[in-house]
Amino acid sequence: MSTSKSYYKPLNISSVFRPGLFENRVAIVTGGATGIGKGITKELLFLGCTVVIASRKADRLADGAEEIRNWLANTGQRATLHVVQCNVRNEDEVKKLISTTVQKFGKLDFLINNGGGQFLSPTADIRLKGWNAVVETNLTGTFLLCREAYNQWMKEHGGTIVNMAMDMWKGYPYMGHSGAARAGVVNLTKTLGVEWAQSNVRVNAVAPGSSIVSPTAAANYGNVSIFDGVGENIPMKRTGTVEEVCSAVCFLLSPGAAFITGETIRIDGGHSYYITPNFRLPDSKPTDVYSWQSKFDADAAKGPQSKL
Ligand SMILES: CCC/C=C/C(=O)SCCNC(=O)CCNC(=O)[C@H](O)C(C)(C)COP(=O)([O-])OP(=O)([O-])OC[C@H]1O[C@@H](n2cnc3c(N)ncnc32)[C@H](O)[C@@H]1OP(=O)([O-])[O-]
Ligand SMILES: NC(=O)C1=CN([C@@H]2O[C@H](COP(=O)(O)OP(=O)(O)OC[C@H]3O[C@@H](n4cnc5c(N)ncnc54)[C@H](OP(=O)(O)O)[C@@H]3O)[C@@H](O)[C@H]2O)C=CC1
Repeated sequence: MSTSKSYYKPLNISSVFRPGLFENRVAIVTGGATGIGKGITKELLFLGCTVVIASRKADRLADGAEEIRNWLANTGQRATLHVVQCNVRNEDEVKKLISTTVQKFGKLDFLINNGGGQFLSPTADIRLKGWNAVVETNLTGTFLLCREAYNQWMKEHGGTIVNMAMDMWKGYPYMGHSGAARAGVVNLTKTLGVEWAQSNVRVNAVAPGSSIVSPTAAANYGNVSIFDGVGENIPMKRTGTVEEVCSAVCFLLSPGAAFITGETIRIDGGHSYYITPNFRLPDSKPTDVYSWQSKFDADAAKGPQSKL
């Protein structure tokens, strides 16, 4: 990995972490071809990491990989991106994802269980098949990947895992299946953090609010205006950016988080701690935004729109 001046070229990414931080590291990012996962993949590559992205749909993976490789070439960085098709609900495919990665790259340092999702529905209307699909994707898939990463590599060599939760702290109306599954992920994260500490494996999670402006997330709900007005009820008076999730993930993967395990970081502008209407905050301006397209300035705060 180069440590040349290329790091300092003007880019559409400007990680707050030091160049080369993840050189000689190998990561798996599930759902790494779209939305938040694509952002995490880009930041890891930018910091020198070898990244394997994995999800179900070959065309999505191919499109995402092409975009990421073109972007990487333009940055002047050299890092390796590899693609593996894998449904995290399929035990055999998960086993193969881990074994392929270890065989090809000789190790596995980081696992980011980002892939997941759900559909909107009143809980009373969810069919068992739909309930199982969502729980298997978000909770069982996370369990399978953690278990295989641990048993096939991390138990003997150490490693770091970051799981994906969501803003389900007060329940999750219309996403009851996913809320329950992510609450399970938070609990599993605590358990594994304790059980695997002896192997030098740290397990943490991030919990983005329902406010991270990801184009694919909006498209999934068939409504690009799904994020409209969301910022009004958030103490920081704005939605969040994909980059604000990526940097939390990179921190948890970094040596700076060496004494943190079993933890879930909320990335929600204080939303999950805000109880309305008992006490309503006075109107205020949006807070400063962190994104790769704009610096920390007031203009950016008016409309964070991730292009990731
Ligand atoms: C908004 C801000 C917050 C954002 C948060 C995010 O997470 S953003 C990230 C957002 N990104 C994502 O969410 C992406 C990932 N999400 C997905 O791929 C799907 O939502 C999945 C998790 C259900 C997996 O799907 P799959 O490929 O295994 O499944 P399948 O299609 O074969 O369905 C299986 C069963 O589920 C049921 N069912 C499914 N859809 C609906 C519905 N609309 N309505 C009702 N029910 C529905 C149905 O029972 C169906 O079987 P049936 O009865 O028809 O025979
Ligand atoms: N955006 C937001 O506001 C929030 C998002 N989240 C969570 O963050 C994560 C990323 O979301 P976001 O980037 O916004 O949305 P996306 O829809 O872009 O991301 C979902 C990703 O997960 C992959 N995926 C879904 N199911 C599976 C599966 N069974 N096996 C492997 N991969 C799978 C998809 O790829 P493919 O279709 O190819 O399988 C896709 O790349 C998700 O877990 C999401 O639920 C949590 C809170 C808020």
